[in-house]
Amino acid sequence: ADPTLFDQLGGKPGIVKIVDTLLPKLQSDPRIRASFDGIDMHNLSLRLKEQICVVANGPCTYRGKDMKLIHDGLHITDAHFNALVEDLQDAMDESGLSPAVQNRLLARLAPMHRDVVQP
Ligand code: HEM
Repeated sequence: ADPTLFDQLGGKPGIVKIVDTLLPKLQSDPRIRASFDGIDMHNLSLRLKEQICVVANGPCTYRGKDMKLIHDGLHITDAHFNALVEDLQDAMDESGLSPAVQNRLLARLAPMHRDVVQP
């Protein structure tokens, strides 16, 4: 059998847990928390869950805005991007996901770097 990444992440409940663990980390991480001041975190939570589900080939639809447009003007640097990835790894560790599964998700998010970190 060849499990989809969606299954390996634990399906929708697994993705919900990852994102619910991640968002408080982003809001308390001194490297990036300022970016999330005044942001609608409930919306961000829903959109991030949809997006991770979609990139993991799960049965979801992303209903958020275009990634380039939403991150435009936020002045996100490589250091910010890497901080978010570290927080995501910590969240996935707390869900007990293996490094192989974690890397599979990170590899699918990596191409978004060009839309998030803009010149
Ligand atoms: C692979 C990395 C990332 C992914 C997959 C991602 C994904 C998303 C998604 C799905 C949204 C919601 C779009 C919507 O509301 O329609 C969003 C919004 C946002 N992201 Fe990211 N993001 C990433 C990296 C970052 C980084 C590194 C930062 C800053 C440190 C950041 C800051 C924000 C902020 C502040 C918003 C809210 C913007 C607003 O509501 O006006 N993101 N992101």
